Amino acid sequence: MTDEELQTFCLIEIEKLLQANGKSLRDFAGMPLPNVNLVSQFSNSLVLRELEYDISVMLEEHDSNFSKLNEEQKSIYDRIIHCVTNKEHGLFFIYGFGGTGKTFLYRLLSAKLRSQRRIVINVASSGIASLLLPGGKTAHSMFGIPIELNEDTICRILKDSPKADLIRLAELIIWDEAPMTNKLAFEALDRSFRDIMTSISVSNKDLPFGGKIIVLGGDFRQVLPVIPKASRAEIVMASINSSILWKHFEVLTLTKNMRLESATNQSNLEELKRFFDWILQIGEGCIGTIINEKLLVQIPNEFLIFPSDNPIDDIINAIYPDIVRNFDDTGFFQDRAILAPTVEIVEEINDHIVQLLPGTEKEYLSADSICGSDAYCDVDVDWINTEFLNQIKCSGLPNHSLKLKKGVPIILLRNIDPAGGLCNGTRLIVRDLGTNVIGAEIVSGSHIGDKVFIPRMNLIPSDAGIPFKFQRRQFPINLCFAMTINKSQGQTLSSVGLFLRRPVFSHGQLYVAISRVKSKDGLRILVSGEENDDSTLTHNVVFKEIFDKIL
Ligand SMILES: Nc1ncnc2c1ncn2[C@@H]1O[C@H](COP(=O)(O)OP(=O)(O)OP(=O)(O)O)[C@@H](O)[C@H]1O
Repeated sequence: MTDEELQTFCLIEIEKLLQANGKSLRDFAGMPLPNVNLVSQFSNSLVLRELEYDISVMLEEHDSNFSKLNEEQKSIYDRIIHCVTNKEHGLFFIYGFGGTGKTFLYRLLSAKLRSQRRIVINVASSGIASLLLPGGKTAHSMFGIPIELNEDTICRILKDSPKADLIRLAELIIWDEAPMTNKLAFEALDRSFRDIMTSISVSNKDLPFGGKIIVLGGDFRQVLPVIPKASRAEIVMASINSSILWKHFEVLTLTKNMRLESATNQSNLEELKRFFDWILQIGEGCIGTIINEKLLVQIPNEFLIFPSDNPIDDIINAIYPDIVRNFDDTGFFQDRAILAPTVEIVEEINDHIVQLLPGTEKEYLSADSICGSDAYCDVDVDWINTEFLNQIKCSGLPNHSLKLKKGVPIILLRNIDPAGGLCNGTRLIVRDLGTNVIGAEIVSGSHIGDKVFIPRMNLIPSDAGIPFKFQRRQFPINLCFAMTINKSQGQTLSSVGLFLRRPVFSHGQLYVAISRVKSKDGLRILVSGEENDDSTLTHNVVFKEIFDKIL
């Protein structure tokens, strides 16, 4: 804190004590009064939290990593710091594949600015990615971005609210995994920021994002915005680089694989490099053969599991060897998972594994009901009874019946307490099966080892493919021996089994699935020919046109 800030902070505290006793600083001649320009800042807990960073810790973090920056990172760092220091308006997009050091750079920029008592807001499109950023939150929760978006949407932030004050004071906003988010969310943010920033100057309404300095980052090879039943063109059009705002962004590219550089074992460096090159080629769709307008790629033998009569058992044995004996080992489920393209296959694998395991199964049933009365006025309501609601299954929503055993791995489906490491995508191990709460231990992200309790919640699916809204009161969790590829985005695992009984169906899914592992020994792939008889070939889906509009 500067001396002036410190003085204001103390005077506010004294004023609070005096007021509690019916007095005020004004009653004492000669007493200084708090600087009015700083008062709102010190009574805003959101701002106070952002100013709480320990300057010496920030400086130490910055100084110990600054010298490690490679040339590309350094030039991006200089560009952004220059912009913030000189209060120049700037919108940037840091484009780099996984491992190029985007997070490393965000952390360094944040440490630098926070060491100077400047406010940096760190957000990410997914809860998992937000946990990797210091003080990170999901963009939707931070900026009140509505789930349902259109061309006129604005964010739920009042112009005279503490959050609006925080946004006005923030000198840099960093948003990771931006390509996953629909462009309409950025456009809503743009409209809201222009409005919020007019409190400082009316002319800000004419500047993109009201003149804020914003850094977006991500990888267009990964999964793009998910829009149910959308065509390829609609998905490409929903990406941030199809937005009218894109022309204002300066694209800063990272190309050097720093994960590879920091690998300690030099002996297998060449092998690791070949593996990362292969992953990139899959991501760009530049290997394989086009047959019947579909891109077929040959999976190298070293990753393949050749299916027997029971492919589900084959993949379980490969990823969870000796699962019954290893069941009690806490670390066993920590960073391994089977990935599949669809929810149905994922459920089949999860149910199968739970049956194999020892222990008493406990079933939790949900209470389902329709929300409001207006949403289904043009539907015959007689058939919308409880049994019907109980049967509804959709992605991001636990099923009506949740069957659990102590010791099984689960994944959280909602943000419960992001600051405490409990966000959508956090993995946990069930420790207690209570009646009203489930006790669990966090095994992924920044709070590994923490013991937590998960309550039932009212969950409203944003799109269940039905013409009315309903809510399900259930624990916001699913089993996660297996999970969908989309859900795995942002996770780093040591052992991944990709189960392709049906091939991937959307851009980036194959790339995301194979790039979850840190080394090639951790990757196994099983193709059990539903669409082709050859279990060494699978489809890859890459919307190459997405890459045309980046630079
Ligand atoms: N300049 C650097 N010096 C040393 N290590 C670095 C540097 N840049 C990045 N790293 C390390 O390389 C690894 C990958 O970096 P990082 O996680 O920042 O990449 P990323 O682009 O965010 O990847 P992803 O998109 O997969 O999250 C990390 O272990 C990070 O600490």
